[in-house]
Amino acid sequence: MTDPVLSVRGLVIDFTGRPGRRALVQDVDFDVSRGQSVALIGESGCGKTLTSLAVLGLLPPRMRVSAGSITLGGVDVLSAGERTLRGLRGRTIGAIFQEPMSSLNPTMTVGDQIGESRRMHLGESRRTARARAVELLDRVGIPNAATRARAYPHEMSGGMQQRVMIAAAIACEPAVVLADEPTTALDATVQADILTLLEDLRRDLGLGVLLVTHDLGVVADFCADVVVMYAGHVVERASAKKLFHAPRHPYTEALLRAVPQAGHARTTLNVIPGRVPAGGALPTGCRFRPRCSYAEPCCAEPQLGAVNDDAHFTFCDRVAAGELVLGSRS
Ligand SMILES: Nc1ncnc2c1ncn2[C@@H]1O[C@H](COP(=O)(O)OP(=O)(O)OP(=O)(O)O)[C@@H](O)[C@H]1O
Repeated sequence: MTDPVLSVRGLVIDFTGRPGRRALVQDVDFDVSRGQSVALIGESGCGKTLTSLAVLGLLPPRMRVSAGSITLGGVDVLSAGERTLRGLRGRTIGAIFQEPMSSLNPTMTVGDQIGESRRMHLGESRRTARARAVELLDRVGIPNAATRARAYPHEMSGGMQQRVMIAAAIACEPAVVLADEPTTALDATVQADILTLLEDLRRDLGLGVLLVTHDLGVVADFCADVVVMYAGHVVERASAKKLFHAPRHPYTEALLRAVPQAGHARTTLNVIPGRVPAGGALPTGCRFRPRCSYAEPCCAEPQLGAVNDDAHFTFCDRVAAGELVLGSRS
């Protein structure tokens, strides 16, 4: 694997407001290299979106990175000024969000929007940028690209709008794209098409892909590596192969049990009891403890977090110490 394009180390994101400062994301570590697809997964409220907004240098007001580092293409995102960040967004990292209509400009044709990005970042002429926009629309699978380049976003279906977003995200040939729930708003068949497109681009262009999702079913087919987040922490990080065959953290196991299996009756689906704690109300010790079917009194003690082997990190001290083997409780 080449050097990472995106590197996140010891990331802590604080929220300042009532009832005082609190860490919503803590000690998050992961890398994305060119050509590598990494999933950031967890239920709603686990801190995936805040982590990805921090990567883009776009944290909302009252949110602040208080510790750790983020580098994009070797540039320190946290100390970068707005001008540098604007350059990084587009040239080094492209972003794709859940709702294409909230990111696309409704008053510009899709061709002009994609072209504008190339004019701004690469200094291309209007004519060259427009021609390149048509090529990009064709590359992301939009039929009759030259004609569709003159359409406005609202004249397209949700799936086509998402393809336009992807064309815009890769317009300036970034090294990595961040896709935050890119298919959640789409029909199941369109979802698969969009994920297949991202996978093709990863392979053909050597793009790094950071896929933010709550859907483990999506991850199994499209990502080589997985980072599982729970209540602001990374609880497990491993290759998808290891994680799906032999999860080590009880939360990952519970997530896997909640994924519908083809051919199984709906009644076999396990729902994880309870909910993700809100930022201020964290339990002592392991944050997953109140919902964990393996929990013991010692889980209320501070957890150290441990790497079980080089490529498989699990934030469960009992698993790390060999005291807990998953599957022993239903
Ligand atoms: N603007 C905000 N103000 C206050 N708290 C926030 C804000 N944004 C997020 N949070 C809190 O930060 C925590 C992490 O939220 P985040 O949106 O990153 O989670 P997520 O895993 O991406 O969930 P989702 O999939 O629903 O976006 C949650 O407890 C959430 O309530």
